[in-house]
Amino acid sequence: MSKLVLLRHGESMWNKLNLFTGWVDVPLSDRGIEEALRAGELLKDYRFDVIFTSELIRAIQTAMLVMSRNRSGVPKVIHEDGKMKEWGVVYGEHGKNYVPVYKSWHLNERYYGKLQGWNKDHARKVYGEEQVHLWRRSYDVAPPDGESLKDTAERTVPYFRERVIPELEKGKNVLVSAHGNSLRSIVMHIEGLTKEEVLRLNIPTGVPLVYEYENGALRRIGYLRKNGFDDDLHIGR
Ligand SMILES: O=C(O)[C@@H](CO)OP(=O)(O)O
Repeated sequence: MSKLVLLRHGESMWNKLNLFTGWVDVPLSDRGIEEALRAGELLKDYRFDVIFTSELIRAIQTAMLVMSRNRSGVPKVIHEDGKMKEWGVVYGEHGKNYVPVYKSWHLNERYYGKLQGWNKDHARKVYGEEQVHLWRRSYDVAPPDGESLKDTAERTVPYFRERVIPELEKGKNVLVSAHGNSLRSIVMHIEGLTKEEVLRLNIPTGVPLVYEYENGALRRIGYLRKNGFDDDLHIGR
């Protein structure tokens, strides 16, 4: 049986400022760093064999901070093209003790288009509460020049199926460090959520969501918190 851990990055500097972020590459805030380290503490006895992150620094930082508390091995970013692929190879004994980290834009946050950099309260004043809620949480309403959750799923779900699932099938434990909406699209797929349900799905920052994979199926264990597992997705099913 293998494990899948989905982790939304810790609070970013723009989460803190309440700005639409999307693909803007901002780092973690101090609180975000603490959240990632806390997640690392909770996961310190997990063995991770493979890590997937987006190309955005907040998700990469989160994965690295988790691994700073973990003894699975040294995380090593795998470059899939160019000189780094050729020259970055680990030879000999050390090769046994690394955990490959694959970065891909497929796991990036939903692209927020013209809203990127806007304050969320300001957007509510200009466009109204309801419209902004639809842009943020609905399945198929895209923000101006941005991606709807459906558009996001069109790149996250195939990547999840083609890159993540095969590792679980091989019996490997996998950490996926990504974003609020890119993870919502993946959880929607895993759990078979309806459009109405995904509207109410919010994934908290820095709280590992754990699944077990067996006989081709993923089973939710739940959010891993200090006092144990919380197996509720909190969408009122
Ligand atoms: O700004 C963003 O990119 C996302 C994630 O923080 O925000 P929202 O929760 O509004 O989808």
